[in-house]
Amino acid sequence: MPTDPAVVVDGLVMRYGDKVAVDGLSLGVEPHTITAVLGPNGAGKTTTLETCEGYRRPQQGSVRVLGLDPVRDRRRLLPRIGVMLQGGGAWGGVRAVEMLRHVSRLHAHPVPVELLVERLGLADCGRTTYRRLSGGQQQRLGLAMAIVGRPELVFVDEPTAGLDPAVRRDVWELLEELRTDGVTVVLTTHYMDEAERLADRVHILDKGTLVASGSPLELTRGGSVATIRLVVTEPFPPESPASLAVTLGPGTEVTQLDPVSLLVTGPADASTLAKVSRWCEDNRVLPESLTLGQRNLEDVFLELTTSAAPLPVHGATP
Ligand SMILES: Nc1ncnc2c1ncn2[C@@H]1O[C@H](COP(=O)(O)OP(=O)(O)OP(=O)(O)O)[C@@H](O)[C@H]1O
Repeated sequence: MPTDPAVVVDGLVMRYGDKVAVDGLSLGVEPHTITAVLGPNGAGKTTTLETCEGYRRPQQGSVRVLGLDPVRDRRRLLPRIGVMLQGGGAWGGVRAVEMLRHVSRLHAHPVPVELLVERLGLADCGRTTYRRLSGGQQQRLGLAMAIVGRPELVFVDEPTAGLDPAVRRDVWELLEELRTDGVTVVLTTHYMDEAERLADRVHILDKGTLVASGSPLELTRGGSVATIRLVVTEPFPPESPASLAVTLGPGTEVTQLDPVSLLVTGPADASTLAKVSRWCEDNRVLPESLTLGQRNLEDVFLELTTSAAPLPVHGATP
């Protein structure tokens, strides 16, 4: 039997003055999954999440969360969702564990505070006031506050920003456990490895619109697309992608990922590798690395979005 989506965003438009932050966005989130909302800075991720959380009213279009209107049905929705805001959401002068205890008392069946403190490595800083916690500790406390009430759905905005690699992995495991327990997780992240590892489904936003949706495997075509990645020491001249594409001939596509990186998709074999190397020599370009690999989520993201305008530039041959 088909289940109702946990979140439905339909034709959402959000503006700040003249600035259109979300531009007719429609997307869905399946229950009991981890969904990652990706996009470059300013793509509209936080605005969309804040609208789903009921902090902003849709200016056009609609949003439903667990079948409810996040603004009109706020009282019914709040006990069922958890929210981890970018930038904490705790009072500066309150001690970490006190803050968590306070939030836990707002819920009928909270997770024991000691368990979360232990699990998120907050024991050492439990008596420290929020404003004196390190950025990583504030992040972890924010996550603890979001999940202490055993929500059905949790929104987490950049949950591992600024965390060290070991704590990042702990947070990943925790989010995976939440999914195993049937919780729906919606997260934003700038880390493509995080999305690739955690997400069942990825929505990529750019300039307030949806540019791609799918599982990481679907978006990368199962890693079956061979690539050659050329990284150079000095930024490429603007004509480089087109020039390299002409050199490589039909069947290859050249995409500029950032000022010093080009991605070649197509037949990634010894002959193509030799041609790329010769092109570098002919164009007096010094490679820092030239590697064969598979197209990953970061490649797809950089191809589809405009984070470092005017990139990406495509130089495709017919
Ligand atoms: N309170 C605000 N007032 C005016 N403009 C805003 C406000 N909040 C966001 N914006 C603008 O709206 C656009 C979308 O911002 P938003 O924070 O939703 O993007 P984002 O994808 O979450 O970005 P980031 O990855 O940097 O957090 C940006 O251009 C931003 O400058």
